Amino acid sequence: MGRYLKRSGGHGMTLLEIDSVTKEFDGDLTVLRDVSLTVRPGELVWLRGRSGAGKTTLLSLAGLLSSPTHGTVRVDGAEVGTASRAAEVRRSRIGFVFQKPLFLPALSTVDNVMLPSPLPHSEARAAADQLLTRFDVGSRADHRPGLLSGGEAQRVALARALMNDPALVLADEPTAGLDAETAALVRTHLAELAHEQRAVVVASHDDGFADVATRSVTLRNGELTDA
Ligand SMILES: Nc1ncnc2c1ncn2[C@@H]1O[C@H](COP(=O)(O)OP(=O)(O)OP(=O)(O)O)[C@@H](O)[C@H]1O
Repeated sequence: MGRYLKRSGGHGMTLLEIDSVTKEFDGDLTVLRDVSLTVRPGELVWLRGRSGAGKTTLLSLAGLLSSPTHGTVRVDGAEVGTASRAAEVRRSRIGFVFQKPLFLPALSTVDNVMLPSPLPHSEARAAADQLLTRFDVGSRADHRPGLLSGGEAQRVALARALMNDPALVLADEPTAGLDAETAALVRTHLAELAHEQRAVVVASHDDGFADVATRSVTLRNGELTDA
């Protein structure tokens, strides 16, 4: 786990800065209205809101997967102007965890985890094995991902999200569909990532995040409010 605990704090630094963002679809559907959110290293922000409130839309803006109609999004202080710069920031600074992790079925589990790494093969393999062990799925490294249970798949997804040692981790419903015990484990793992001075944003209907989040925000009618 060593190298993942060495991240220096950068206290007070803003890792994610969403500033007065509006997101419209098709010119008429306004999903987000003048939304601002600042997340610092060490924070786990729990993003709440009813189905269709715009949580996934906000995460995709934070993850530089889409652009705001108005307003700005900065990750790690970087102004993300061009698509290629966004891709570079996404690859090097952001880890994603989704509700249903997608893996390449023809590759082994560990090869899926290594896929995003720019490291030489042997180093990437060592880092991937270390991460799989950290999340207690080391014994699944050489299995096909199609054979993983839901809880194992989500823990492999956590390993993959950490492969490039991201400063920002974005998770969309990471505990949905998991049994209570596995869901609690995933919440604990996400809290650890914040303790390592990463910035973590989790969109979830899971009230268990009340115990691990450093704060919560709620999307309602396109607007973001505290708690
Ligand atoms: N690409 C798109 N084009 C048009 N409308 C979209 C698009 N993406 C999302 N929407 C709409 O934006 C609204 C917010 O969707 P979003 O998926 O962000 O909600 P959510 O809060 O994540 O919901 P859930 O909790 O059900 O996952 C919905 O009304 C959805 O239909």
